[in-house]
Amino acid sequence: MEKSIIVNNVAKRYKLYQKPSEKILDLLLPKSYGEEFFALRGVSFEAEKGDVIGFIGVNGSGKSTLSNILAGIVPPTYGDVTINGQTALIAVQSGLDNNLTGRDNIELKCLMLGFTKEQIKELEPEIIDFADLGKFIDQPVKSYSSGMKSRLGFAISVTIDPDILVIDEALSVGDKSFAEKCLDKMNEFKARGKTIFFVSHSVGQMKRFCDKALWLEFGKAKEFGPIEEVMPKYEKFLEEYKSMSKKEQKTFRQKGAELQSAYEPIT
Ligand SMILES: Nc1ncnc2c1ncn2[C@@H]1O[C@H](COP(=O)(O)OP(=O)(O)OP(=O)(O)O)[C@@H](O)[C@H]1O
Repeated sequence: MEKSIIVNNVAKRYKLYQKPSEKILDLLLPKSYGEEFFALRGVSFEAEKGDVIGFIGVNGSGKSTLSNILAGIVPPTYGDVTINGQTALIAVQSGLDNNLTGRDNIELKCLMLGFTKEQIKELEPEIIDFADLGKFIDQPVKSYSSGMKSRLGFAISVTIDPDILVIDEALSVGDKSFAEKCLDKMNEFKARGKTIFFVSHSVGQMKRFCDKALWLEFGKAKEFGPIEEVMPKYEKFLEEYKSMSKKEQKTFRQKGAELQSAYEPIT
């Protein structure tokens, strides 16, 4: 099978500062300020062309960090990502320019992706039709609700027809009818053998849509495999986690955070 993405030993380090001035001092005196924190710790997996992979894990486990790395929005600190094809990210914070209108954002995003003015002229009506924002398409994006931003981001990303689609929580902010329209489009992509990465807190959506799952825990890949094997284990964990007392949950999270601070990447 043709590989679509190969993720090899990827780690993402952030620095946590007590006050903004520490960030500047850290630039002048590297390693003196800030606490290291690994949002991803040595993650490796491969996606084949046509795979639909769900990223699962509780809040803060690293799903968005990994989505952003796959979409080329943030670089990994360690490790390599090999991508065969063009990737598009659809996220709630979808990288739209708040000061530009919806229409100008379409043009800007398409230009950044290398489309010519003529190609954009052809794509624009399709994007506007899919986003269905009425006269708001000529209003600045800062006047949009999060659902409207998600509509525009989704419309742009699916219309440019990427090989790899990364969808991070984008369906959670739209209304039900738009989410259905998006799911139809995602199913069409799936039928055409595109590779899709999908982040959602809806276990039902995950089970219906994905073939495989990558379960992240404190930035580490805990399980990767067919959705029907990984999901029952994750649901069992969620049940156990919910039945813990608040104190036990806090201890569990603290242990995870300690592992994320103490991680030593293999270079
Ligand atoms: N720019 C940043 N600076 C510092 N820490 C960050 C940054 N971005 C993310 N993190 C931390 O990295 C960890 C992983 O965050 P991420 O957003 O990837 O998790 P997630 O699994 O997508 O969470 P959620 O389900 O809440 O969306 C979190 O502890 C988060 O606080």
